Amino acid sequence: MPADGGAFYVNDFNLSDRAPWKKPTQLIPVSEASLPASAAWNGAQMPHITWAKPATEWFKMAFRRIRREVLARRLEKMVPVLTERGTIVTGSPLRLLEKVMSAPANTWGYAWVHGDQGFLGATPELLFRSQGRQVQTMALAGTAKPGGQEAFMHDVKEIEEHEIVVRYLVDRLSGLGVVQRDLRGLCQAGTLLHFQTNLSVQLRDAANPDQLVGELHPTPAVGCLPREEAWLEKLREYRAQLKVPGFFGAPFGFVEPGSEGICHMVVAIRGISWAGHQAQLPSGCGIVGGSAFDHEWRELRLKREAVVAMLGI
Ligand SMILES: C=C(O[C@H]1C=CC=C(C(=O)O)[C@@H]1O)C(=O)O
Repeated sequence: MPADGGAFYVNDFNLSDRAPWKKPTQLIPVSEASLPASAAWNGAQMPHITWAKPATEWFKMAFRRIRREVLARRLEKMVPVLTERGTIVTGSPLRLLEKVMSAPANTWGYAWVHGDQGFLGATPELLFRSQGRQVQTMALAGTAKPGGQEAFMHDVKEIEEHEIVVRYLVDRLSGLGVVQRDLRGLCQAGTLLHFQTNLSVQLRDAANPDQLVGELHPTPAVGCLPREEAWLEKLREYRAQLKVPGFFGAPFGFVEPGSEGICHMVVAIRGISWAGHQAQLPSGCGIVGGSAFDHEWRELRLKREAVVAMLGI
């Protein structure tokens, strides 16, 4: 990480880029109002994308296999990802930066554009925010049906799915310092409602953002528990088989300019990616013992619909 900050952390889910810090030669802060002038759209219009209905077969197979491992108590949780594919018929995805700049409350906008490829979105999930030895993070997992808030608050399966992530974070962070866990709360992000638990830790020894990424990513909100190499390998296999875009679930961050080292690292979900005219819209769902296929299939759709509504695509 550059010592004087002012750099972005961009990587894929498998952290395959060994040089993930990208320091622009020029860093220009933009606001919603100044974006059109800085972005030089060159007359580009909002994109029109036609989406193809995703096929169930491969996902269903992954779902069944994961559930079998969970019921056999070899695995506690895993998050497979389904990707809807589309064609950008007219317009440019660059224009969606406007939507990212006006992302809903309780989300962080993120975007990375390189030539005719890129990804962008607005995520409700923070991997960590760090300054010196002070680190804040959150468990974000468990999703309510629209209008189902009352039932959600007492939904044993959703609570279990969430608490698995909390337990994981407390475990990992306890090795680094004294952890404070807040009470389980709610997070309304756009059209979706989740459980959210904030956690913070005062590090015993200094750790830079790269070390914190290595320590925390992937959390079981997008990965698996136990987070052992054999299960991570299985997860990577499912992701490859299901052709999940690399950005999905990956850490994406920014370290502020200056020597303070204030770093914001989010988990890149609720977004799209594109290469040329091909667009991808992924969503994931946590599989635990109580998961049923139809319920999860619907949750995956709700998550993608939230992205479609937010980006107006
Ligand atoms: C993996 C996603 O969401 C994560 C974040 C919040 C709730 C989640 C859930 O209830 O499964 C997921 O862990 C996604 O939006 O694709």
